[in-house]
Amino acid sequence: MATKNQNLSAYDKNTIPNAKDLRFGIVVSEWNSNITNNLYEGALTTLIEHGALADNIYSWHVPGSYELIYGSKKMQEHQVDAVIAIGCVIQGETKHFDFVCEAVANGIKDLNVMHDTPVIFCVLTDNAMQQSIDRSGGKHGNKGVEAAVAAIKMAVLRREA
Ligand SMILES: Nc1c(NC[C@H](O)[C@H](O)[C@H](O)CO)[nH]c(=O)[nH]c1=O
Ligand SMILES: CC(=O)[C@@H](O)COP(=O)(O)O
Repeated sequence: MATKNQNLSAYDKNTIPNAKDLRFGIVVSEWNSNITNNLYEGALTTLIEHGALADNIYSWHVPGSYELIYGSKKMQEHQVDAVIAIGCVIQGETKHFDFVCEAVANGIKDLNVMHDTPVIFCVLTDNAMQQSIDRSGGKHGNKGVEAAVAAIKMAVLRREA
């Protein structure tokens, strides 16, 4: 089901484990910061809503989505239970969009494979700014909320697996 037909912020709050004992890292791209700041606020608010302590949430900023790979790798070294990588890549005039999106998706996938700390892919890859607005607190919800829920679930799975 495409995002167009669902809300990224809609979930059953009663199904989410308490996050009070969990530590999270959030790495945020500065490109399209009007969007990534909203994604970050959505993720941060959701983690705290489900019991995470502010002192247990570590946030870093990186220049662009491509740097989310390195930033997330370094965050994995900081004894966190899950990392959320936040970015917004928007199609420009050239093929650079394709290369950045593929590199970031594959790089974060590789981090999940090579290391034992889950990295959540909270990177919008949109055709235009309006699509990003719609998915960062607009009509389709906030992907940062979705990412925080995934981070809590994966952190718990990591501890229990
Ligand atoms: N065009 C976008 C970029 N481009 C920058 C790259 O992510 C990277 O920082 C640069 O190539 C230097 O390594 N980044 C985004 O996050 N969003 C874009 O739309
Ligand atoms: C994803 C990008 O790097 C892109 O927004 C840059 O724009 P352009 O392709 O016009 O250089």
